[in-house]
Amino acid sequence: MGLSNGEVGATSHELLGAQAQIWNHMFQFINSMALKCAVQLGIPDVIHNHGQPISLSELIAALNVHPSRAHFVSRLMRILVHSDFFAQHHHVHRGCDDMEEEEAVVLYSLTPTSRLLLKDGPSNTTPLILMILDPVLTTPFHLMGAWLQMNGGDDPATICTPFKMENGMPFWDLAAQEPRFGNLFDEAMEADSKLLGREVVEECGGVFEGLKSLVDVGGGTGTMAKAIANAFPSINCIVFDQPHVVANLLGSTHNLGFVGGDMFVEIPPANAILLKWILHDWSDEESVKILKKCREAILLSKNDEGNKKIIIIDIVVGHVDKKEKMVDKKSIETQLMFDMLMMSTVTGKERSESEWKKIFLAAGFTHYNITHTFGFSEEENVILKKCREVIFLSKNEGGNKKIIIIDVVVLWGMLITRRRWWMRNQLTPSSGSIC
Ligand SMILES: C[S@@+](CC[C@H](N)C(=O)[O-])C[C@H]1O[C@@H](n2cnc3c(N)ncnc32)[C@H](O)[C@@H]1O
Ligand SMILES: O=c1cc(-c2ccc(O)cc2)oc2c(O)c(O)ccc12
Repeated sequence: MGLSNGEVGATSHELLGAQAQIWNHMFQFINSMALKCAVQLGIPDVIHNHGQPISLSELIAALNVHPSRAHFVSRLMRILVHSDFFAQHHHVHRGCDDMEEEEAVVLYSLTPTSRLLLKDGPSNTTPLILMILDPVLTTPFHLMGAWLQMNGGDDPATICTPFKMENGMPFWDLAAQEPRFGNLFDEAMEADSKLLGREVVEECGGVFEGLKSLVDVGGGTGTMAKAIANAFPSINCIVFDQPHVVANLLGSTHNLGFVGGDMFVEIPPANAILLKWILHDWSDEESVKILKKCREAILLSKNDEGNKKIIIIDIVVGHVDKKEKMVDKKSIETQLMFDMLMMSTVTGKERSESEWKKIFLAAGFTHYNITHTFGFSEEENVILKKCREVIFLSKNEGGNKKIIIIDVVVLWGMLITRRRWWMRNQLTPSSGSIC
């Protein structure tokens, strides 16, 4: 039906559809906050500890909810069930007496996604949720418009981010100076590394074979390096991070140590450098500087087998699955949200393959190979894992120098439960090279 209000071309059906999209978009933060609330109340743990599907009254009794607010819990649960964080069942309760009325009781249980929110679970992502949804990170997003209209200048040393506008200092300075935020960030990254450490060692273990030494640059409190050191006792692993991050940390095994320093100045020599969630924090110019320091570090190291490489765990934006010839929309959206997070908080960005290639070349490398893993695509509502590898080889150094980029996107739980099936049935590695 045409419109009488002068809008050209849009039917009222289209108009209402457009409005529905706007509503859905503008309310998205409510999904995030409902999730944060569930995590703060510890709802997943309460359901898990109950040992069987839990009724609303049992849930309310177990939560520290004020009795005057108890009736709101079912509304919180309703939206979380809708988002597949919890499953809802109806149990018909029959009294023993035929005369008693039947009563339908709502029961809640965990889903694969909420299993990732269990505090004592092997893959607890709660710290990530609490970090990403902390006001320190969410408030700068309100300044994005004003920030875009400001003169940014040309000097990278004085670069301002919405985060700096709000907090008066860059991200890494606040993490160093404010223990509450610093710990929140470290715990979030530890949670991420706990999950990824196991995955990388199990699924990409070949990458570490033949190495004698590895430095995890910007390795935080060492969770990832610990996983590698435990799985490969013959690799001497060093966690290299800012001095305040590694102060007082001790290696738990003979082959793990901690070194404080600045990756823009000097990186300890090793056969392999690991950069997990590092280069996306920095601009192209800064990333090239870091990669050059990494190159110096691997060139200085000794290894008779010539097995030297740089291993990057980061996002590759817009990966097109060659077999399915499609880009998964939800996956891309997550990558682009990560990119906005980098734009708001630090000087970095998420990069497409061609953007990665550019900085690899600028840093003096000539080959690469990417393994796309931990990404997801939606197919019959099942989240699947994809794998592809890109290795960067530096020909003119003679050795076998590789950069592996592992595409990492969220929804870890689904990936884990489905991974082996996918690996067995679908894995078709492909590689790119730029000699
Ligand atoms: C996003 S976190 C990644 C931590 C870890 N790689 C992980 O994935 O869990 C970035 C890390 O880089 C470290 N970092 C920042 N600037 C640094 C510098 N100039 N030299 C060494 N490390 C630095 C931070 O302290 C932080 O631990
Ligand atoms: O460098 C990062 C990385 C993250 C991050 C990594 C893995 C996840 O599963 C979630 C988040 O988050 C960051 C962040 O929130 C920030 O403000 C700066 C840097 C990073």
